[in-house]
Amino acid sequence: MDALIPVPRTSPAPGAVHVPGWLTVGEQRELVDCCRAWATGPVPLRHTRLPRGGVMSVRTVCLGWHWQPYRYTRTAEDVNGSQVAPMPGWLAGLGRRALVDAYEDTTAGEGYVPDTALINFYDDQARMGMHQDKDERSAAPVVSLSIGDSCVFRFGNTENRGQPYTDVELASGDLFVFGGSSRFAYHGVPRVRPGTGDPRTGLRAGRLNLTLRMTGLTD
Ligand SMILES: O=C(O)CCC(=O)C(=O)O
Ligand SMILES: [Fe+2]
Repeated sequence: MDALIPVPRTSPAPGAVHVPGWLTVGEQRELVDCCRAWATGPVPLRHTRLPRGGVMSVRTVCLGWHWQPYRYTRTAEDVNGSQVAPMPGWLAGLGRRALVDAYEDTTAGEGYVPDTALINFYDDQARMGMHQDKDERSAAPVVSLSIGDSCVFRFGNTENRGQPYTDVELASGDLFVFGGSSRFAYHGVPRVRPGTGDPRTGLRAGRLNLTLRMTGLTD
């Protein structure tokens, strides 16, 4: 929802930047349409299975590379064996624009070629525990885009899952970037706020989050 009073940008830690309202409603709607198509396959949206037998409460579909705990592959052996859909060039370009805007530096996107996107769908009950994004062999920043219901995004430190951390409210259209000395910080989503999304995005319920990353992997 467009804030009556704009939410200011913040930096909870060096290299980590929250830019509220970065995506227009039109851009969010286009991303929602794309995510709907990606969710159907070739590898469908699924609850990721964890090594000890549990499943994640979020549902995920990947582009470029398929992520499963705790590695990237081109084919989704844990789902249906298919090769994941390619990472579109325009989405990588959006990632470069995100870095320029988040770091307020026209050169910040140079050399940034995200080759994977993890698209997470959260229903009212879904959560994500504190973790590091560390299966990439690149220290390039992670670009995170949120659409739909707001959530509490907990952004912590690089040492452990606990304090110190900062709770950031991520709303529809918000950008969050973590790079530099925050690239391997623990983070998670302790709660989603049902009914807070903007129906104009085309997402009637739940929350979508896209993270763009450079894997540093080659075939
Ligand atoms: O949903 C979010 O905002 C964070 C997602 C995340 O941390 C991940 O996919 O690794
Ligand atoms: Fe993450």
